[in-house]
Formats: sequence, C-alpha cells, structure tokens
Amino acid sequence: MDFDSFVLAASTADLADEPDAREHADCIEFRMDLAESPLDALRNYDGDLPILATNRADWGGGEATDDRRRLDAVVEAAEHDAVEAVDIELETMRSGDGERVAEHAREHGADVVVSSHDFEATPGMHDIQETLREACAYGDVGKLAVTAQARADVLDLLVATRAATAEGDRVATMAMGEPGRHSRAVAPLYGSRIGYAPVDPEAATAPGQYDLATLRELVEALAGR
Ligand SMILES: O=C1C[C@@](O)(C(=O)O)C[C@@H](O)[C@@H]1O
Repeated sequence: MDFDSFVLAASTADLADEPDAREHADCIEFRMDLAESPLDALRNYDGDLPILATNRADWGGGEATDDRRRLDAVVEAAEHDAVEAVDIELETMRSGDGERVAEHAREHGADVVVSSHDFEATPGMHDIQETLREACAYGDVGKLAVTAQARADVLDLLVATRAATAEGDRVATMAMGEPGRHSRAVAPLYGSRIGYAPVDPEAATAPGQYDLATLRELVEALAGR
C-alpha cells in the first residue's frame, strides 16, 4: 500500500461494505476480530479496494481472544493478493510473537503497520515520541491511537506527528474520544498517513470517529483541495 501519502481506511467487519466505501476510501481496514468468518470472507473478496487486515486482540481493544490463532489468521490473510497491509500491535512485536507475522506479510508483498493504543489517556510528549520511534523501527508505518480527555491533549500528539514525519518516519496518529475527534481531520496535515472511519456511522470501531464521507471531506478541505 502506498503510505507515502495519506490513506483513508474504511473500517469494517463486513467486506460486503466495500462498494459503499469505494467512493471515499483508499482501502478497507478489515477488522477480522469483529467478523464472523474472516478467512472465508477474504477468500470470497472481489472488491476493488486493497485491504489492511487487522485482527485486534482483546487486550488491545479488540475481540480476538486466543493470541496464537489470532496471529495465524493474520499470516493467512497476508497471503491474499488484496491484502496489501497488516496491522500488528507494538506489544506483539516487542514480545517476539509478531516477527513471523511481519516477515510472512512482507514475503507476500504486504506492508506492516505497527500499532499502539492507549484507551485511558494521552501519554506525555516523551512517551509519545518513544512509542512512535519504536513502532516505526518494527513497521513500515508506526501507529499510535491515544485517548484525549481534553482538546489540548491533541497538541502533543500533533507536535510528535510533525517531528516524526520531519525525521523521515511514517506515522499514523489519532486521538480517540470526543475531545480528540478533530485530531482525525487535523493530524494528516502534520504527516499522519492513515485515517480510520466507519462506512456506517453506527458501526464505529473507535470512540470519536467521523463517518467516512465526513472525514474525507474534512481532510480534503483542510488540505485545500
Ligand atoms: O487502531 C485503529 C485506529 C482506531 O482505533 C481509531 O481510533 O480510529 C480504529 C481501529 O479500527 C484501528 O484498528
């Protein structure tokens, strides 16, 4: 996937959403952990948009419980041509469990997004920068989703996004929660490479997400396009 510029991912548990996402999205984030039979769905996929495959662990805000099976499924997902990127948690890379997944994905031409989530708060500037640096060392893109408790929490995240981008790292950043909502539109201006939005606003995959059409419109308007 081309992460040299901003990629808008339509997050969904249902690949049948793809035709509705096509108009506004650059790819589908397939939340395998929220899907019924994700590997069957991938086998039958005949959409146009490339897929970023995410099988989020329960300890990382998702619903996949058995870590070994979860990662095996990502390995299998990466073998599909349509899967052009996979998401692996930073914790999984740190533990060593993610290495085989990343390697296999790259062998099959898929990029690796290494992600970290804080569902409670926004860490201090130093921690944000360290997390992004570490995630970028493992992945083609280092992603950090924090939780904003106040609007101003977004400021450090933006500064860190800008700094990492200036250093040549590819990062994706966003602040979850209502006070952080604007970060989803603004972070791309400072270099964030991925935005996530549900096709169906009722089926958000994280707190504070805009729906797909709105996020596309905001990002384009702020970029002056
Ligand atoms: O990690 C992310 C980012 C996200 O949590 C968000 O805040 O938009 C949404 C998830 O679907 C995705 O895997």
